[in-house]
Amino acid sequence: MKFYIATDHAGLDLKDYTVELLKAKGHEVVDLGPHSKDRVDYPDFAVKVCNAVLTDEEDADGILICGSGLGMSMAANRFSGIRAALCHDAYTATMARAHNDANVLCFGERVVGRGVAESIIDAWVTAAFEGGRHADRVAKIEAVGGCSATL
Ligand SMILES: O=C(CO)[C@H](O)[C@H](O)[C@H](O)COP(=O)(O)O
Repeated sequence: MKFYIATDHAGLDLKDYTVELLKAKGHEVVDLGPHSKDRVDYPDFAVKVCNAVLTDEEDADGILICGSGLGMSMAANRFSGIRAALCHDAYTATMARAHNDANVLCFGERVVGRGVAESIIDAWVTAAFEGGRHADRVAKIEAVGGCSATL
């Protein structure tokens, strides 16, 4: 799979770990920063990842990490076409893919450790959207609308 990933200052260590983990598992990763622990605002990095996911001609997913994962998921879900899922464990990651066709994974460095983060990622890449009744529901989410990918 191909992933765009970013964080704020509160998720930098887990972001760097996740980049190496995904590469070791054979995935393509584009790291959109930041690259230091200087304090930054998470919406700026949510925008970078969401724009990249929406404009990539391949089927890329996003990963957004902050302290709790909350701010990143709130910002990302303002985008039409982005379905960002805040996951705390493998079950929520599986359901995000299988039922919600999520395309951006969010988690928090102040919430999950490296082991749980790996189990979340493994569940994410293994699960597949089930379609059917879930596709109808996802279409209703998209019908609500959101901002464009040109911010
Ligand atoms: O958006 C968040 C909380 O909803 C993220 O966890 C941020 O990383 C967090 O708010 C950053 O907090 P800090 O005190 O500026 O480190």
